Amino acid sequence: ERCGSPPAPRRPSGHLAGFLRWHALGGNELLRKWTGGEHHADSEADSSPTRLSPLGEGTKKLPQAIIVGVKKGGTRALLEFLRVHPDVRAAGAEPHFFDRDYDKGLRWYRELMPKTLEGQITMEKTPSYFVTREAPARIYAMSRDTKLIVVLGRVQDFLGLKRIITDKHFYFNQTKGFPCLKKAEGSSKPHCLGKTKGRTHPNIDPEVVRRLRDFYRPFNMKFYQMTGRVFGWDD
Ligand SMILES: Nc1ncnc2c1ncn2[C@@H]1O[C@H](COP(=O)(O)OS(=O)(=O)O)[C@@H](OP(=O)(O)O)[C@H]1O
Repeated sequence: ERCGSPPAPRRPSGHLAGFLRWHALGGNELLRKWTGGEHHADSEADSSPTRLSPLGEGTKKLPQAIIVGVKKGGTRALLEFLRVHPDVRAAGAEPHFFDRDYDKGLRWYRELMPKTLEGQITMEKTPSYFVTREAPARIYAMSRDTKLIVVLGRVQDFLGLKRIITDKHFYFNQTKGFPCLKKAEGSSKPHCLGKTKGRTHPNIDPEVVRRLRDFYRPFNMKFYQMTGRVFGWDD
């Protein structure tokens, strides 16, 4: 959770949420690159309590959409900001089902989900799924319709949600150095992500930055080709 790998050059401003629909057993090259990886202890839960539907009504369902990565890509920010939407309900902590606790079974996994009413989307985020070789096939075995999200661009359309969450929901918090919510879900108070998010970073030797950019350039180019979009990560 805390040590995303490998280190990638950072974008200077806040990450926007985005998506890719991954066909778990299809030919998607990214999926084939998922490598093995163990993961322990999700300690983000303090900043993201599990929230229930109003009056605790509804039923627990397996997620229809999962944020699978990437680590340190702003996955927590995406989930916290997305759950402001009345049609989105999300597990608070990272379930780590498809990488760590798969043996516990789908019933166990479903219990971790919040209750939802008809029409609401159940979501979770566990970015280590992206680096877990078995995760794509396991998710596919649960449901071939699960939407898989990687933080990149816009996400509300992908999930079939009305575009309700806009910049009006946010303010820029100078101390934090990031956008924060004016009101968290089910609360009237402003909400920034916890201390483990938006940390200050050391200055990196320009030579190291250059080498990292050189290393990632061919992968970025391939990715731009795949998605038909230029993300400008090479500047
Ligand atoms: N609005 C907002 N507030 C706080 N932090 C934000 C925000 N948007 C993006 N980020 C960036 O998210 C980085 C953490 O990403 P993840 O949540 O995916 O991390 S993790 O892999 O689950 O540990 C985190 O990285 P660090 O700065 O290294 O902590 C932030 O740069």
